Amino acid sequence: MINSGVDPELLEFFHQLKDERDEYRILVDITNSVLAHLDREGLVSAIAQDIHRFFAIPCVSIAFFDAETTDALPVTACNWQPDGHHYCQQKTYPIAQSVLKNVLDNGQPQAVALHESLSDPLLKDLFSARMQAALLLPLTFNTHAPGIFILAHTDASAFTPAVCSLLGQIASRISIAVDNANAWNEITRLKDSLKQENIWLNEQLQNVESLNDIIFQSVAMKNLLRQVEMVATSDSTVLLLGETGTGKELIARAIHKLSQRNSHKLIKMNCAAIPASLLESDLFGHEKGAFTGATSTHIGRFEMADGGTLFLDEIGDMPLELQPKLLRVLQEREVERLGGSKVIPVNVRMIAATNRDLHEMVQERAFRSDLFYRLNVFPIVIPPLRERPEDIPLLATWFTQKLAARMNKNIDTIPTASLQALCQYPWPGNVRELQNVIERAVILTQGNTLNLQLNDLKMPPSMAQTPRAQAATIKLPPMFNPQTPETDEGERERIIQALRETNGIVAGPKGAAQKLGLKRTTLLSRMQRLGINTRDL
Ligand SMILES: Nc1ncnc2c1ncn2[C@@H]1O[C@H](COP(=O)(O)OP(=O)(O)OP(=O)(O)O)[C@@H](O)[C@H]1O
Repeated sequence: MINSGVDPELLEFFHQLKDERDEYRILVDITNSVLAHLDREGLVSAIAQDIHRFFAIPCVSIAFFDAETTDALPVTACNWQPDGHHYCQQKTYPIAQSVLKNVLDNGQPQAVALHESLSDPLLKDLFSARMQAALLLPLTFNTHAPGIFILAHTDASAFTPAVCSLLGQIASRISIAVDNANAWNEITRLKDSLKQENIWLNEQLQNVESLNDIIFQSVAMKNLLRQVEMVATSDSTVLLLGETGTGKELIARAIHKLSQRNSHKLIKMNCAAIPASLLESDLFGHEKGAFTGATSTHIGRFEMADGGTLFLDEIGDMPLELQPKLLRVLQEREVERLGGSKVIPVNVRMIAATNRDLHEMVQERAFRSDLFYRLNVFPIVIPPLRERPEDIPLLATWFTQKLAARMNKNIDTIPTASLQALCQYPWPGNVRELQNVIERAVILTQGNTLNLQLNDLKMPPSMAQTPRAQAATIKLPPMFNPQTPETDEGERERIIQALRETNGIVAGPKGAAQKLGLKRTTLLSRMQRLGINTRDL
């Protein structure tokens, strides 16, 4: 008789083999998918997708340990929604007396039945997300614990011994990836703090260079520097007003150097150079996880300037929606980082500067009046160069000597005709433009007489009046005044012309900004305001 039945032992053996093959496949799949991810959110998302696929577990989180871990742990959680999508979020949980601490101390897995009366913040959150059971698995790599793997299910009986055993094996596979993600996070944090340190060092360097470099002989500048000396020793807010390139930043640095805060930092922030979306976190800082991409805590410039001076350049470009927050910090003298709940006291002296007409902006509701009055405690108006032509020969001589020395040239003469031309030119870009013109001349000089190209000093169409005729006003020249369509046109033409001559290059020694005597950021914001783009070239 032929026996048609299969040997039950053999069948059992086949089932066992199949189970082992399936488990092996799960482990290989998960190991492969974690390899590609260094960032925490990407890593948890990849693991959560596999865990959901193989076990239908809807909530997967990892608590990460790193150098910053002291009294709280960042937990990245991915949750599945009934519509089949999943979303990830990061939250920080206190360690003291928590289930996380238990797992950490015991180094053993812990299964928890979730219910309403639990007080642990993490378990409470899982219960609020309708989870019934949680499993916490310690992760270990070499001799340390890079984190805790946390799984939660809506079905209280989901974590069977077989599932727990397989999840345990998965935990040991992902430990190395979690350790790598911690290292990556630390590198990113150090890179950020080095960047901040670099900003400060650069600013200190410029500070040392420029303190004794304020060159003047006009009565207007003498009076102005007397005011600077007087206000420097107080702690009052100073508002520096003047056209672009008149030396507002130079004066801000002098105020800081002459103040009692000079052993602390002067931190500068150009409100026009940073996109509005980044300005808030740059100024006030943010906590880790405050928004997507906030991989580490970021100290804002207010905190960096603590004990010293904060110089807000181009304050007229501060977005309206940020102005109330700035006002609050100036009034309360404390900041709250984005995504943080702690109030941090800051002791900062404020200097703000702008080349825009803040009065007019207040009337047009483009600048808040309460902030304006807060800043306008001690306004200092720096006259444009055309209103103090007696400074021009001295400045020209100073820049010639300085730049010639830097280029290893020996230039000891400036032709009288050149000096006269310099004194007659209206200098819309003020001292910066003069400096650039001299730099070009020094480069072109071969002997010891400055070779100034008088063609460089073309009268801009919007500057057809004599310098003296404009000397009575401290307002921006008409070409920079957005209220005057005719002169806007002049400014537009001049910028387009410069861009054409530089083949559209804005920055650098051959760029249009240098040619026009403007900062790169100032030129870019002017181009934006005047609607200039590559089609116009
Ligand atoms: N009186 C001065 N003596 C020597 N150098 C000066 C003087 N005034 C300005 N400069 C130089 O001119 C350049 C422009 O000055 P600064 O950046 O301070 O102008 P600004 O008014 O802040 O310009 P912006 O409004 O475009 O920010 C700098 O290189 C500065 O060192």
